[in-house]
Amino acid sequence: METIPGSGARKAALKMLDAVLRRGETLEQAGGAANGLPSFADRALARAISGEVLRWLVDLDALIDGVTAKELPDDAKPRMVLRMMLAQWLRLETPPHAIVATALPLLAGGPKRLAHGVFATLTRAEAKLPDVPTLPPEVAERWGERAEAIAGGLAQPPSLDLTLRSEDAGEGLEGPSLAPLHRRLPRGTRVEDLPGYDDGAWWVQDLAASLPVRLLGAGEGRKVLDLCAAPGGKTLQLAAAGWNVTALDNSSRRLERLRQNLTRTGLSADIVEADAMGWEPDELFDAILLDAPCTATGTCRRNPDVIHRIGPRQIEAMAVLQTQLLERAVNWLAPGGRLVYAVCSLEHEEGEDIAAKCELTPDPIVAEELPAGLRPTPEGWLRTHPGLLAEHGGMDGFFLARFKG
Ligand SMILES: C[S@@+](CC[C@H](N)C(=O)[O-])C[C@H]1O[C@@H](n2cnc3c(N)ncnc32)[C@H](O)[C@@H]1O
Repeated sequence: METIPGSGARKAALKMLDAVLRRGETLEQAGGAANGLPSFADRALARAISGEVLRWLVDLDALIDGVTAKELPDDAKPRMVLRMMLAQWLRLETPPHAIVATALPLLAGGPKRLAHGVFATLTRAEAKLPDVPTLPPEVAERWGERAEAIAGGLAQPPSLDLTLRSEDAGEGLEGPSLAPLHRRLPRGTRVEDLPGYDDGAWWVQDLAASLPVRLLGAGEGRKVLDLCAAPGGKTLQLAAAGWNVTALDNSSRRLERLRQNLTRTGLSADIVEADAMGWEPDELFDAILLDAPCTATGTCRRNPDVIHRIGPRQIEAMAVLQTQLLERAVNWLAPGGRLVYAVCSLEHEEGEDIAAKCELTPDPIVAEELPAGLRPTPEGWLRTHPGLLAEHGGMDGFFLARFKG
């Protein structure tokens, strides 16, 4: 039985961090540790603590190392508990006495005094975090000249972006619109409380994630293949834009969520559960969206685990899969049709390098098609990242390229 209020959330956060940093699980997978918590508030707290530790890991470690005589091993439990204590104090504004009461029991039978001493030293010294999280050196190197701007966008979890089924569907939603059928609401908004939730008038989708479908235009009843479709944010957009959608994915669990999304919004699509590497269509498509599986490093604001989990091995494996999927998809496009290749990755190996190898004719993206403030690259591609549209709260990282058949 839980004796100290909130200690269940801290236990779950510790398990989640362990799963991400030691076993390489995604934060979403690791979030299962919080599912058993009885209250919404506890589940949200466990996610907030683990998310803030991962977002500020390098800076939290620098604070810890600055006051310990002997460096704690990277995977030592006291280091993990101290990271959590500091994230709660410096990011979640939890009072130090409450942090001590809930964190030290996590070290039962272990070096409680050490953790207490380090935390007390840092609170007495009024330790601070920098304005912007420091990226691990290998990640900063990979992201090159964009790294500083991306880190700036990473400092806060993102706002809540909604895509509307139609402009009328936005009635009662207070927030700026950065593109047609888009609303931006403050971070932490509970979607269940918003008007239109029960009628499926909108769905949650980052502004950047809504761009691939915008580049295919109005469907007017034509046939589109949404290859790699689940859980279906882009399927919904395509159906709402008048496309006759075939939504294919190889994950039955994710397709179940796609089905639920269609039911909630009253939109429709033909669902195909198949491996795109073996499947063949009966006829060609007027448009194809390949929203390929990727390392998802572009979602680092909401999934800061990617900063620590993803490296050259995962990037290379994804690039092989993406190349194979695109090589198949190009055969299924009708003459004169359009294909959009998209990944929510910040890595050029998964974006620019794949587009450069595609055998189809490029169909360059032009600035007029994009939300104000975004520009295509000289090649006619679009590269977004969390440092863009910073004055409006940023956006996820995506790479988009369009081709014609
Ligand atoms: C980036 S996610 C798609 C997100 C989706 N388009 C959306 O907007 O909600 C990539 C998807 O590719 C699927 N996938 C991965 N490999 C696949 C394959 N060989 N055949 C079909 N689907 C695959 C995964 O199950 C995953 O749902």
